[in-house]
Amino acid sequence: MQQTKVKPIDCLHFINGQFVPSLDGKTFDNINPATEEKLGTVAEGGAAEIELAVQAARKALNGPWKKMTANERIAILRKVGDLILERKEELSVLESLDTGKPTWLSGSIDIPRAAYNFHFFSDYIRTITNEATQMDDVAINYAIRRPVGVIGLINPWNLPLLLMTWKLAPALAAGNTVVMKPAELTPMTATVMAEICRDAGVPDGVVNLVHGFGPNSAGAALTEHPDVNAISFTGETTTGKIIMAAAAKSLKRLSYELGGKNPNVIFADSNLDEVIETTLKSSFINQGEVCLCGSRIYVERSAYEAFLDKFVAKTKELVVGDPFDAKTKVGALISEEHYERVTGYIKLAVEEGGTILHGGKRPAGLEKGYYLEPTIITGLTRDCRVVKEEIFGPVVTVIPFDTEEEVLEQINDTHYGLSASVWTNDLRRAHRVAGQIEAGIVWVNTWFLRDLRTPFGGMKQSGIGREGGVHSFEFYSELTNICIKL
Ligand SMILES: O=C(O)C(=O)/C=C/C=C/O
Repeated sequence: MQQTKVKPIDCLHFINGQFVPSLDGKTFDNINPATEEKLGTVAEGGAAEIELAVQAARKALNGPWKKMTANERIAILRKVGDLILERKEELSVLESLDTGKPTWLSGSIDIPRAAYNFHFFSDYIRTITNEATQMDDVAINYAIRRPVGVIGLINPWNLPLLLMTWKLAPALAAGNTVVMKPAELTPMTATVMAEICRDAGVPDGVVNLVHGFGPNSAGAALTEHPDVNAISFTGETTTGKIIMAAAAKSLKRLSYELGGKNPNVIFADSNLDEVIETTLKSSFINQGEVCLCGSRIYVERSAYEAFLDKFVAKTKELVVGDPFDAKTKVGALISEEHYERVTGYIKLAVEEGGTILHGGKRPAGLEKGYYLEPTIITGLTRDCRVVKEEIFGPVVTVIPFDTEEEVLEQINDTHYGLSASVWTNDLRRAHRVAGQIEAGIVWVNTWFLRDLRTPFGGMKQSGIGREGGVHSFEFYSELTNICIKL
């Protein structure tokens, strides 16, 4: 493991502008997935800490934050983005220590995008206008926006800072206060983020952070708390169902970005070299631990063998190992539990009649750390669990198809509906196929190309609602229509 000058940190809660331990002093260990060694300790929060955080957030709704003009809020949001960039090296190292992802990835995607999330929404808020409706000469209607109130943000462990700031920036831009519960596996950048908000001038109580677990812990307490008005959650569909049940008691507004089993459809007329270059990313980047990864690859039969030959050859070149080595393309999976889950699916693939064309094993020489070779599986059919269930690891299945109708029927036969990629140089087919895929996001001849003004989110059991641009403000603000009789 290559050493850096940035050292891991112990993580406290951040409540009402102060870093504090749990009231009962409870902590849990933070483990480095690349070495299985202890990084530090994390305060373990529960209902008591959530209560303090929600009280602070409610009080802050009517404090200096409410009195600030949009321009004052915008200046603070810009400063948050600036401070993230100032601490980019530190944040990149901490993110890679927590997640096992290569530092070139956290340094080029996760952290810059976290800053951009703040810079984007600080600009975007200036563009928000409200509607007015004239009712002949009888009345004039106009809508005003106000904050929803206290928002619970429950963030995942795969892109911890990117996804926390994707929610935090618009929530603050719209004037809300928040209580954040980061994933217990990735506490460090969340903790630095609280410090950055304080240093940028966010008033006490506006941003609160409570570490802990989900069930019977901080997560559950946050989703059940009657004084939390809304929850924005990114994570597994099963957890989403649990949160929805807990939030029902106080009828909370929900924004969900859940799981996916995203198709990557490759027609024979596409440019294979271009397809392979991007497909390596959409299959294995971040160890395949991205909700948008194209884990179901469908290739038109006439290009199937040529695709497999090139895809396997290029996959073999991917270096698996030390997240701090610049040559590493695939780091360590997030935890031992997740490693067992992913390797369990590889064993299942063989039982279901699949062929492990490449990978499937722990790389030679890496005895410590949750390392797994990028894995390509063929020979499975649509009714196999490995083809239907989200694995969330560096594992893809490749299936040939003959007609557009056949592949569309197959890719839509799932309860997920998050994203998809389509590769073809036939303009009409690109539009025709993209318009028939049941997903919230369809990329044509690319993947993970993001314009933050666009609607982002999934349909079916991949999510509820959209975030991005005006869609974020639809969720993070309440509209009142005022009707004035003339
Ligand atoms: O790019 C985004 O805004 C985003 O939300 C990415 C989500 C990835 C989830 O694993």
